[in-house]
Amino acid sequence: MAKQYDILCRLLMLGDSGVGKTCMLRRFTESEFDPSHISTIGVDFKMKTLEIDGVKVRVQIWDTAGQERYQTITKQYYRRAQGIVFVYDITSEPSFQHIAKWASDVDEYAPDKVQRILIGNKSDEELMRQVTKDQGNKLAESFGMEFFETSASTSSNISESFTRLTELVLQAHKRDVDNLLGALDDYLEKAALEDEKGSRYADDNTHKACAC
Ligand SMILES: Nc1nc2c(ncn2[C@@H]2O[C@H](COP(=O)(O)OP(=O)(O)OP(=O)(O)O)[C@@H](O)[C@H]2O)c(=O)[nH]1
Repeated sequence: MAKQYDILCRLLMLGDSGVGKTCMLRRFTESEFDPSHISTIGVDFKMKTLEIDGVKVRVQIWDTAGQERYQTITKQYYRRAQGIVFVYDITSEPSFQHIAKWASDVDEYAPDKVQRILIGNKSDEELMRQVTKDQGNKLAESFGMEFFETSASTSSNISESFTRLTELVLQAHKRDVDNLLGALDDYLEKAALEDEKGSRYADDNTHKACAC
């Protein structure tokens, strides 16, 4: 049977309420954009399979509620994340200012190896822009993160940013990935040999049956 995927990768989306986390996720996994804002309650997740350097990666993306009242619940998910997407809205200066708070929470609760990227969403709303691209770049640089401006509405940079974060996670866990793939290859090779042996045995039996 063909392998469905080789590796599971867990990403988490953080940022203020209304910055567009759910819309970005729907755009990435379902190629859809719904302009209504229904606040996420607690957490939700969606999956998508990517192929990176010949490795099939099942990406599980957790979408968290930006509202303050859900923070106790959402923080419980930080520990299991391998990659974090920090999102602000380029038309909202406060959402940009709050990234420092989200980042310090991650430092406190997430594993050391966690990979992070910064995203300024709603890049289609140029006339409403409050945060310049340069400000975004500088903030990302100060945290040692890569930076993207995206639009869930037009789909600009959505796939690129999620794929890049997945690549960073794979690079950070390269040794584990190689070990896992090695073990998987050994297993598949062994299974193929067993199959071959089995069919030879069946052939032998067939011949015997014919000879009688
Ligand atoms: N113009 C524009 N609007 C967007 C974009 N992404 C999201 N929106 C709008 O922003 C609003 C909030 O989007 P959501 O995805 O629900 O925001 P969220 O960050 O998930 O919010 P919480 O679940 O409350 O944390 C919705 O009305 C969307 O239509 C975008 O790229 N461009």
